[in-house]
Amino acid sequence: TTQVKQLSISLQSESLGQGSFTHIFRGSKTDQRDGVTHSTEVLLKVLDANHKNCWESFFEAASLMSQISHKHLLLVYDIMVQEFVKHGALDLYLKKSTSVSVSWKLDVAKQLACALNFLEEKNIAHGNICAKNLLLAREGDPSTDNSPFIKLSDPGISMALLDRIPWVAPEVLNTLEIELECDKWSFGSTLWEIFNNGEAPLQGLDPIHKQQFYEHFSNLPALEWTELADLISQCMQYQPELRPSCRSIIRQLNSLITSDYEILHASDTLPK
Ligand SMILES: N#Cc1ccc(Nc2nc(N)cc(-n3cnc(CCO)c3)n2)cc1
Repeated sequence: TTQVKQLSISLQSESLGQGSFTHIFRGSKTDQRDGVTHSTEVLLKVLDANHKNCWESFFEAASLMSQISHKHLLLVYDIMVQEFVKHGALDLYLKKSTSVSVSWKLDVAKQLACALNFLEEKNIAHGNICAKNLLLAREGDPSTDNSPFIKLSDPGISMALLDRIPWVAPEVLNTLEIELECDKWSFGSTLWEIFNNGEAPLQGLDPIHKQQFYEHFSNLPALEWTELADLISQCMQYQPELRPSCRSIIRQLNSLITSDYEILHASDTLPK
């Protein structure tokens, strides 16, 4: 599990540095290492909102300085600051939660499909779709019919490819290229996770057996709900071009939501 460490940033904004396009904040980085707390004074440079166009040179400067080290060269930390999402990663949330409804899971699946549809329209492949990278901003409350709200996290530094079986699409092991269709495969794998309460697919297999899973064109164990199992197997087809478009995925999810509604409320709709 990802231990969320404390990093305090105090907001003493100085004036804009002379000629630079950043806001300067003073902060301290606290690290717990073997029980000892280390605190380091840090300075945060935040790119000014009106100068987003200079972000390349902003990152270039930072990355250049972080690649080399010398006693007379300033130490620059590799850090990514992102919005803190209230309920954390979805896989852990599902493992901890006992009563998550089917409609809750379908709602989350549809939100992920919408995010993928947006990326597809921008021709951007994410490359690391999995429940661990879905962050839960709002839990949703069944009693007040309040729905959950998820945010797809950054692709992050990808783990070794074999460890990402079965989320990483099979063709990626050969091409090492991430295409749009790869995200469809990963979507299928993530759907499987969501409807198996956060249990990682093939979790017991070692990397060799995971590789054989692809070599034998194997499929994940089918879920009881046939229509949902069909959608997962459509997404997890070994031929990338046969995987459904995001629009088709959303359409199929909508009909699952409707059918789920009918099943759930069948008693209400029986003829009196
Ligand atoms: N207990 C607890 C708790 C933990 C974390 C958060 N919030 C949050 N916000 C983010 N922006 C990213 C993440 N995050 C979590 N795991 C990863 C690595 C896998 O992606 C990223 N967590 C909220 C509650």
